[in-house]
Amino acid sequence: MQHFDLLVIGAGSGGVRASRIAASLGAKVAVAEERYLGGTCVNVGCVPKKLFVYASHFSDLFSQSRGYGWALSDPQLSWKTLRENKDREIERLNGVYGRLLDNAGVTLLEGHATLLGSKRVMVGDEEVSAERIIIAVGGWPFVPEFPGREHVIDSNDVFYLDELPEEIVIVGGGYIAAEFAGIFNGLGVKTHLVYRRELFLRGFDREIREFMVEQMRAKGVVLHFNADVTSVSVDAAGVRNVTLDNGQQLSAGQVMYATGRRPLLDNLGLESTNVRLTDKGTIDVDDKFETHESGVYAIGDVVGRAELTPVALAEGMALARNLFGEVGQAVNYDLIPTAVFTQPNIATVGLSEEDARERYEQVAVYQSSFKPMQLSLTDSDERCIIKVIVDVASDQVVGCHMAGPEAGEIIQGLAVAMTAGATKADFDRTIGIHPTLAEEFVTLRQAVR
Ligand SMILES: Cc1cc2nc3c(=O)[nH]c(=O)nc-3n(C[C@H](O)[C@H](O)[C@H](O)COP(=O)(O)OP(=O)(O)OC[C@H]3O[C@@H](n4cnc5c(N)ncnc54)[C@H](O)[C@@H]3O)c2cc1C
Ligand SMILES: NC(=O)c1ccc[n+]([C@@H]2O[C@H](COP(=O)([O-])OP(=O)(O)OC[C@H]3O[C@@H](n4cnc5c(N)ncnc54)[C@H](O)[C@@H]3O)[C@@H](O)[C@H]2O)c1
Repeated sequence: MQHFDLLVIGAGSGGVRASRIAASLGAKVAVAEERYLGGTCVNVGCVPKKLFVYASHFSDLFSQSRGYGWALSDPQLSWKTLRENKDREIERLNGVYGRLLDNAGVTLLEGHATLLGSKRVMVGDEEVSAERIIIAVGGWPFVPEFPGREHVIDSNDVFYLDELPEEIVIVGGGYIAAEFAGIFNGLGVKTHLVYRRELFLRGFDREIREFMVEQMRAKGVVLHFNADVTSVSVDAAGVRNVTLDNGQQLSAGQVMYATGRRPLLDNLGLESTNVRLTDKGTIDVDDKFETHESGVYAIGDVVGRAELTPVALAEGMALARNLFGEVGQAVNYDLIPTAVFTQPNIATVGLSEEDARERYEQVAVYQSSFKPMQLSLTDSDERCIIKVIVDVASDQVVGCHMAGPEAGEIIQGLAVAMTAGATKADFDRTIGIHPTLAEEFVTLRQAVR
């Protein structure tokens, strides 16, 4: 039986990072993977999603280019070309991940891993043992039960559609629903987004969420809030008929559910260990990522502290270093920047205005909304909004929010400043880069409230 210092289950964002770091620190490491190298992010998440976002943005660029003097005759999308090129890029990345593991000296065990106890694991039909085990199995799309559930697709399926539908209904109000509403709309698909509550993107700054309602509606996305699906049926022509609980009927070529993800624990053998789950169904770990079973750890989406690739990477790195290098490594969950790749993009770091008002006695809000310069020669009505939230007592910047072009690229730098403890006075004495949208963050002089 092969024996390892460390066996990692899952070669996704967290698992690959943990195994490479552990191997670089001298450990004998294996990683078990049953599906695809690179996990969700590379195969059915961040990467193909962002490629689709780029593709969908061209429709705006084509129409905006006219104001700058370009004349284009009726650009057409080939979904087949986009899909095939995307597939080829993902295959390339799968190869890159394979080589990264190989070069680091990590043994790849292909197959489904099932724990047989705290130190033994069945991978496919091979039993292996390890001193320590990291569970990095990620999650899987969750679709609630309702009549006609079998007629809908989820975020795994959406990347492999044979054809682009003419009309789509997307259900959910989180990252994936909002991003795919922008993607399909930009690709020319008539797009409906159905969300059960009054306003989507819960957790983000309310003003940014309301701003996005206007922007998405202006781009043609039909938003149905306070509505949920009661049933979906399909007719002989393959058309999905969707009934909403407000009595409305929609019909579309596809219905996509983006109603969250659940930890992927099927046949993982947790019952052979003392690993325990939280109320949310995620694996319960302590601040060193150790489960209730000594020597068995968990990181990434399966722990669910923040379901983002950079968080899984940071957890994998901290854990591997703690186990095989210098102890005392911790992940900073305080200021996790994040972007939603809608059109326009949303990006944020720190507290929303609502949360800041709950936490601090006096809060100052600096903000600006304007038409981005790149749209000035176009007939686009698209605007952007930026917001800086300050704790008045300390002058500390406690939140930066933006919806506008390249928001993620801009907020990343501000996240560094905030992690370093920047005050509003630090923002004010920073020289801008002109003419950019980002410079607005350092030229906001008057608090609006
Ligand atoms: C549509 C979509 C878009 C996203 N976009 C972004 C984004 O833009 N930015 C961002 O930061 N995050 C994004 N995310 C989230 C991001 O993909 C996840 O947070 C990240 O992939 C989590 O990494 P992980 O290592 O925990 O798990 P995963 O990447 O899911 O990896 C888990 C791996 O374990 C394997 N596995 C599972 N069970 C077993 C088993 N028993 N045996 C062997 N192998 C097993 C799986 O096949 C998989 O490869 C997106 C997610 C989705 C679904
Ligand atoms: N840009 C990014 O960084 C990015 C992009 C995509 C996904 N992600 C990560 O992946 C995670 C999963 O994405 P997601 O959009 O599926 O989840 P989410 O948790 O962001 O949103 C789920 C949505 O579904 C709704 N919902 C849940 N159960 C429902 C039900 N039974 N009926 C109707 N609606 C229901 C929720 O109210 C919520 O609006 C995200 O939380 C995020 O951490 C990140």
